[in-house]
Amino acid sequence: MTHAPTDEPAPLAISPVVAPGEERLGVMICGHGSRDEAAVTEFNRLAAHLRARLPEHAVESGFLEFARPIIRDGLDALKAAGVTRILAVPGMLFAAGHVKNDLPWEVNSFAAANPDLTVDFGRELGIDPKLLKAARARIEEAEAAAAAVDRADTLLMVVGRGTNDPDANGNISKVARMLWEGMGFGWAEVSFSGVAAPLVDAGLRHAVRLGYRRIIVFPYFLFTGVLVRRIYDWADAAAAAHPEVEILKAPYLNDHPLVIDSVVDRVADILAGETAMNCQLCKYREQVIGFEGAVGAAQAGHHHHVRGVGTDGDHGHHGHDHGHDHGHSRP
Ligand SMILES: C[C@@]1(CC(=O)O)c2cc3[nH]c(cc4nc(cc5[nH]c(cc(n2)[C@H]1CCC(=O)O)[C@@](C)(CC(=O)O)[C@@H]5CCC(=O)O)C(CC(=O)O)=C4CCC(=O)O)c(CCC(=O)O)c3CC(=O)O
Ligand SMILES: [Co+2]
Repeated sequence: MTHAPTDEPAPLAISPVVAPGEERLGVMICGHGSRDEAAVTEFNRLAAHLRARLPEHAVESGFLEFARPIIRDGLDALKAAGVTRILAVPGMLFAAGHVKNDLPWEVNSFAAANPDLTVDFGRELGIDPKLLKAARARIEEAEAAAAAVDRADTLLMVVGRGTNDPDANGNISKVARMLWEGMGFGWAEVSFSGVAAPLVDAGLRHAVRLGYRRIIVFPYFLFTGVLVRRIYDWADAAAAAHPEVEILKAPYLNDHPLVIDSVVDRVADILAGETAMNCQLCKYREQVIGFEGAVGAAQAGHHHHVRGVGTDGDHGHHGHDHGHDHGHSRP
C-alpha cells in the first residue's frame, strides 16, 4: 500500500470479526474530566466520533477527574464486552503529570488486576501536523468573524494549560512558533492558564505593549471548562482595559475532524508498536535544568480524591477536600 500525502487516517489493520481464541480489540479513550458539564458533553461527543470511526472495535471512554464514568469503569466495560486486548489512548494534548503518572497508574492498576487481558497504553496526542491544521482552522474562524486585519499587524497569543513539566510547557512554545511562522503573524507569544508563567493576564499586559493592532487569544485546549472560561475572561478584561487593541477570542480545538483523526492515529500507533513518548527531555529521566530533583521519581497516580466525584451539575458531590496532603502547591 502506498501512502498518499493526505489527511486521511491510515486504516487500522485488524479485522473486526475474530474466531474464538483470537484477539478482540477494545479501544479506551481516557479524558481529563471537568466540573463543567459542557466540557463533559464535548468530550463525550469526541468519544462518539471515535466510536463511529472505529465501528469494528468496542470503544469506551472515561475521565481522570470529576466526571463519570471514571477510567476504571470504561476498562471494566471493555472487559465485560469480551475484548482480549485493550488499546488505551490519552485524550490529552501533552505528556505531563496526567499522561506520565496518573493515566499509567489507572491503566497499570487495571492490568495488574486483570492478567488475562493484554492492556497497551498509547502516547499523548503531542505536536502533530493534523492538530496544527486544526489549530489553524480555529484561529481562522476567529479572523473570519471579525473585520479584515493583516496578519503582519496581528499578535497570536497561544495559551497552554500550564504544568510542572517543562517539556510539556515547552511544547506550547513550539506550537506557537509553528503557527506564527506558518500563518505569517507579526508576532506570537505564549501564556498559561495556571501553574506555569506567565499567566494569561500577565502575558496580555506584556503583549499589548508591543503595539500590534490585533491580538488573537487562542486556547490550545481540547475542550471548554473552568480553565477556558477563565482564559476568555482574562481576554475580556484586557480588551476592556485596552480599547486601542482589538482582542479576539479564538475557539479551542474541540471535535475538529483533524482532532478525531489524530486520536485514531494514536490508536493505530499502538498496533504499529509506536507507544513511546519523546523521552529526550523528560524530567524523570534526564537532569532537566531546574528540575534535577525529579529524576527517577516514582510513577504514582494521585487522583483518587477527585476521581468520579461529579460535576457542578451534581448535588452533594462537590468536595475536593481530603484528609491528606498531595503537595499541590500551586493551582
Ligand atoms: C479547574 C481544574 C479542576 C477543578 O478544580 O475544577 C482543572 C481543570 C482542567 N485541567 C485540564 C487539563 C490539564 N490539567 C493539568 C494539570 C493539573 N490540573 C490541575 C488543576 C486543575 N485542572 C483545576 C484548576 C485549579 C485552578 O487553577 O484554580 C492540577 C493543579 C492538579 C491536578 O489535576 O492534579 C494539575 C497541575 C499541573 C502540574 O502539577 O503539573 C494538565 C497537565 C498535566 O498533564 O499534568 C492538563 C493538560 C492535559 C493535556 O495535555 O491535554 C482540563 C482539560 C483541558 C482541555 O480540555 O484541554 C481541565 C478541565 C477544565 O478546565 O474544567
Ligand atoms: Co489531585
